[in-house]
Amino acid sequence: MQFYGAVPSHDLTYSDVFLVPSQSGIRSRLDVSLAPGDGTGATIPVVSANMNSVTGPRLAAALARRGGLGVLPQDMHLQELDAAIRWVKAQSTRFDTPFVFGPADTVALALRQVPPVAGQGLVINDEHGSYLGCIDAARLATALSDARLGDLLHGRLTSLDADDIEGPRRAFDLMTAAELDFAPVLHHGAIVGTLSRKSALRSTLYQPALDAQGRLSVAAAIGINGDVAAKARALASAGVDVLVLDTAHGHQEGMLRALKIVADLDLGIPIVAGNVVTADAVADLVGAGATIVKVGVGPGAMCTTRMMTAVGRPQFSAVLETAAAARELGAHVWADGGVRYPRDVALALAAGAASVMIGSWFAGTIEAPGTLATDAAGALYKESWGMASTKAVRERFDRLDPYELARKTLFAEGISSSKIYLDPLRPSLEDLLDMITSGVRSSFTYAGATSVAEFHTRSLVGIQSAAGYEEGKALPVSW
Ligand SMILES: NC(=O)C1=CN([C@@H]2O[C@H](COP(=O)(O)OP(=O)(O)OC[C@H]3O[C@@H](n4cnc5c(N)ncnc54)[C@H](OP(=O)(O)O)[C@@H]3O)[C@@H](O)[C@H]2O)C=CC1
Ligand SMILES: Nc1nc2c(ncn2[C@@H]2O[C@H](COP(=O)(O)O)[C@@H](O)[C@H]2O)c(=O)[nH]1
Ligand SMILES: [K+]
Repeated sequence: MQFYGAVPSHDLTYSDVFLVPSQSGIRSRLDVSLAPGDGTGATIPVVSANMNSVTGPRLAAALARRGGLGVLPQDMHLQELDAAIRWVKAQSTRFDTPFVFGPADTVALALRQVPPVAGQGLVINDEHGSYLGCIDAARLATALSDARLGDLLHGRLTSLDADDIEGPRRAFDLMTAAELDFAPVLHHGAIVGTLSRKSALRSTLYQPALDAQGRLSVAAAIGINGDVAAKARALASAGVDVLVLDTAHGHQEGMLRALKIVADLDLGIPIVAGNVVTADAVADLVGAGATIVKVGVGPGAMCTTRMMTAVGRPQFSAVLETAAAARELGAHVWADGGVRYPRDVALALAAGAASVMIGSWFAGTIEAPGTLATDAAGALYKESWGMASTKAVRERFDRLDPYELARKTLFAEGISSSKIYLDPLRPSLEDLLDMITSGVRSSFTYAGATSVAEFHTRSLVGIQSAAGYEEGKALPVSW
């Protein structure tokens, strides 16, 4: 990456900078590879944050199916993590994971999971797990909230037979011919997944992130305290593909100790450690065994660290410096936090990140762990909170005695409650991935780059005023 004009003497964040187009020989945005090349097997440079409100098994599976990587949070109990990893591994790599309900469940219950939008639907199984039928989610909009789902099953929705679908293009064509937005996929009468026309289309554009056995990939985080070796071994035996060691201040001896212990286990999987913002920290973490360094102190949407402590660093400069240091050492950087638009992902990659970690933005999606709520104006949202918030600290340390717990909660560095609204046009994670990857593919072609590595070297970055940033926004209402 090069600066367009003078190299700045102060630190910058994403809004401070822009990408300058340069001469390009690339004929199509589809001629671009977004694979991060960081040893994780991901095919798009998107990682979901290890936050309780962001990454659960469903979001991790949906993200891996499109080539990204979900990081399950360290606050899940080990048994729960084990079950979540195995669940992700059991999901289809070709078809969407169904939302399954029983015939006695009500419409109100279903609407807490699935909004009444095109392309979504419910699978109804009996108490033995046998398939009874399917309901297009749009149907929920006009049904009474106390109606039983079983009573909405008359007139079975057309299903697809897995044997008839030799490829995603075929699935798309079959659904278009049958005028279906959503369909269950059956194999010998058993449900193996669902498809929307959009998801069939996506399968022609994305490549899933897979492990050596062809199953969806998934990452998990652990903290730096307790028996880190036992936790790391347990996650590896459950099949985790990437291990993340995560603490607020990643450049501390406790982290280096924990990292060495995990690296010495030789688990044969990439080890990510963070969070840090300097080249010195990268050298120490890579020296202790990290192959990927997680970068970002204070940019997160739920994060109050900068206001509480003044500590952190504007994220674009933090990524630029640490990615250069990591590259020298044969390691990689994930840019973690502060991403609100596809442009931020493009800028993090331009600064040298292999992948970009997104939290709060993904908390407002159908696949995120929380239940859907509706505000007074009828807009759908999910709750989110910081992992260092009073709420998270209370839940994390719920087994401590009240005195110790009270001491811990004094040091909160995150907000405990926020509403993250679902984008009515993009309510699912996959809709956001479409938006991010199409934006970033286009960024690559403006820079004349066909790969993440080429984008690192070819990007030309300018510095803009607040007015320059404002000018870039669209104007939905006249001025
Ligand atoms: N990226 C960011 O800007 C930040 C992210 N977070 C996220 O919040 C979550 C919780 O993090 P964390 O607070 O580390 O988890 P914990 O509360 O589990 O703390 C882990 C350990 O680190 C110690 N610790 C915490 N902060 C510091 C510090 N500034 N200097 C030295 N030691 C420290 C704690 O000790 P003690 O409590 O006794 O001090 C504890 O022993 C993580 O997911 C983390 O990534 C949190 C803050 C900033
Ligand atoms: N200082 C804090 N940082 C937090 C907290 N919870 C999460 N995080 C960090 O934010 C990113 C995600 O950023 P986002 O802008 O995409 O939401 C996450 O990966 C953590 O590094 C917190 O309570 N305090
Ligand atoms: K912040």
